[in-house]
Amino acid sequence: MSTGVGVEVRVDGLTKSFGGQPVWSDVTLTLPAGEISVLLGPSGTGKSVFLKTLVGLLKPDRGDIWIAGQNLPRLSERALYEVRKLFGVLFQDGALFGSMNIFDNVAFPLREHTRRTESQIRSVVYQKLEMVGLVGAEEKLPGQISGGMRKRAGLARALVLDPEIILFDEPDSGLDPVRTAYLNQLIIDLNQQTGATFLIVTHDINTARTVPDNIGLIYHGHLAMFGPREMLLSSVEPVVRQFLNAQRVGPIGMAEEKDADELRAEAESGVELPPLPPIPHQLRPSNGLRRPAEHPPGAWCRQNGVIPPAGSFAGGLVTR
Ligand SMILES: Nc1ncnc2c1ncn2[C@@H]1O[C@H](COP(=O)(O)OP(=O)(O)OP(=O)(O)O)[C@@H](O)[C@H]1O
Repeated sequence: MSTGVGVEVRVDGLTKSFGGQPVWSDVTLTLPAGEISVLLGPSGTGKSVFLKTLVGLLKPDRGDIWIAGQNLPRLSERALYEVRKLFGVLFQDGALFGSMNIFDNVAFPLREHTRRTESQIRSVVYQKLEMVGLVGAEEKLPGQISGGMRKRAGLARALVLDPEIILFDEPDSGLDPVRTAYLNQLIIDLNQQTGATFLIVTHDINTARTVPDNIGLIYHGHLAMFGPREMLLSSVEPVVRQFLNAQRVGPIGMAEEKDADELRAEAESGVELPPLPPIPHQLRPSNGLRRPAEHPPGAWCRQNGVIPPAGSFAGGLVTR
């Protein structure tokens, strides 16, 4: 098990289009080493495309992705193959092989990419199944377990090569609120145990408010904002405020962004935005200890002279 601090991922001026249609342009952000970042955005804004571009499955039109001193879009196929081993990816549906049992699914990357013996493989697979709470389900086929268990099996497989960076594509899609709460706790615990750098694409506002160290929002083909969780949760920038508080009032419309007339009508109607809700505590590891990359509650606000919304960081520290 790695106890390092993960690696930094520095994205600079990244642009991606399909058939001349830009998905997003000029995305610049840094995923700090060992921290958890969440990427939000309305449907179809290209969050999955961003993950696939990071891991080298899609080539950007331009821009840089610096990881451990290497610029991914400039690498040869062979060098990229090596750098990809730094990544673990949890795809939306777990992407398990339906005809293989859970043990073989989790063992698959070890059999493909390493020369470990079957007994070594067995020990790593059980260690990862233990980490995600799936020991006992190893003989089952993916079709015989619940959606939440399939996600955890996909996560065990993503962990099996001890990645430095873990990408999660909507880990909470299709899960009920209780399963989502368990999965969020698992994500926090795994980040503490592995020290890897995490990027999570999600639509779940509660996850975005309580799990990450940093939040990014893609909107209208651009990265609207990326920064510490407290910066976005205290922001009054209209798109950020609307999205993070799931409101109808603001620049984002039903199908796309509202036009100038709609926004003017909204302003003239005098609709008052509710005050920003309190910033909740970040979820803590279930063992009660700190994560290596954890920031003290309220630190960003204090350092930046920002008064957090009333009632922020109230109550005890949370583990669920
Ligand atoms: N390989 C591809 N070729 C052409 N267009 C693509 C390809 N992959 C994605 N797109 C387009 O890129 C856009 C962004 O898709 P993407 O799935 O990344 O959005 P998303 O933000 O993840 O959406 P959601 O939140 O609904 O999952 C969509 O219009 C999609 O049709």
